[in-house]
Amino acid sequence: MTVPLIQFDRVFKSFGDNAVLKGVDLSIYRGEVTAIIGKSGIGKSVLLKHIIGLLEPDRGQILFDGQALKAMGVAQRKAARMKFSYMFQGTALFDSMTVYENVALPLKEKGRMPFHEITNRVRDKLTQLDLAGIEDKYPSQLSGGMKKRVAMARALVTDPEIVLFDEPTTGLDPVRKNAAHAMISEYQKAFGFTGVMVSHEIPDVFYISQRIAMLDQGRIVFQGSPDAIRNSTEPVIRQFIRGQDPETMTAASSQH
Ligand SMILES: Nc1ncnc2c1ncn2[C@@H]1O[C@H](COP(=O)(O)OP(=O)(O)OP(=O)(O)O)[C@@H](O)[C@H]1O
Repeated sequence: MTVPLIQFDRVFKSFGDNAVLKGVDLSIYRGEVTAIIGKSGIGKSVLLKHIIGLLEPDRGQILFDGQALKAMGVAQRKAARMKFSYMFQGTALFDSMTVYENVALPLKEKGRMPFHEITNRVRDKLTQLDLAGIEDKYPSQLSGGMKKRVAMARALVTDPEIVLFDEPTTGLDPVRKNAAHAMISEYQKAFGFTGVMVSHEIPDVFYISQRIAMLDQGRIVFQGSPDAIRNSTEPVIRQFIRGQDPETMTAASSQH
């Protein structure tokens, strides 16, 4: 059986008396895009932050390639983290840096890349994201949607193995939202990266994900393919993805 690249093994996390994760079991496989869906405030960002170690579980563990993150030595953890890139809510661009400098930063941090290659890579990413010509602007001069796309360019500029996206398309207009989804999809085909994406874009996200995981009441209540979730008969899932009241649906179907 394939070992998941990232695995949550009965993970619990509370903040004071707010129990957010209550035994999360989740498997994320190499080369797939996994979409994490669920109601607002249910704990999707909290789950994502556990993957990169911004939060630690109270109980349970997270395995990376079959090995517990907390059992790894400092160097091994660092090597594992080097494979990650992430794009979180609130784009976290550096206001004192230009767009070019923001996007180039991860390449400079990696070290030993010739100047002209950095320039080419940054230009390529900005062009792909419809941002050519704004290299010298500062984040404060950009619209919210533009900032989001700059953040995406920065997350992808190193061609990372694993990318975590927290609502990458929220606030984008429909055309740019589709473009951002298409780009994630094209990247996956080109580089086979592993993506974990928190998203409210249902059903759009089903078209670019191989696996969907739904978080509800502190647990993963569904994990499987987009087709499987579309065909699920579980009322809580149907209600969420179709926005329909299961009682109304049952009443309607019994009339036929
Ligand atoms: N660092 C923290 N300290 C205290 N509480 C926190 C912290 N981070 C998250 N929470 C709480 O955890 C819960 C889940 O928050 P989270 O941001 O993960 O939800 P979400 O599902 O991503 O929501 P949304 O879809 O609206 O972005 C909320 O009640 C939030 O207040």
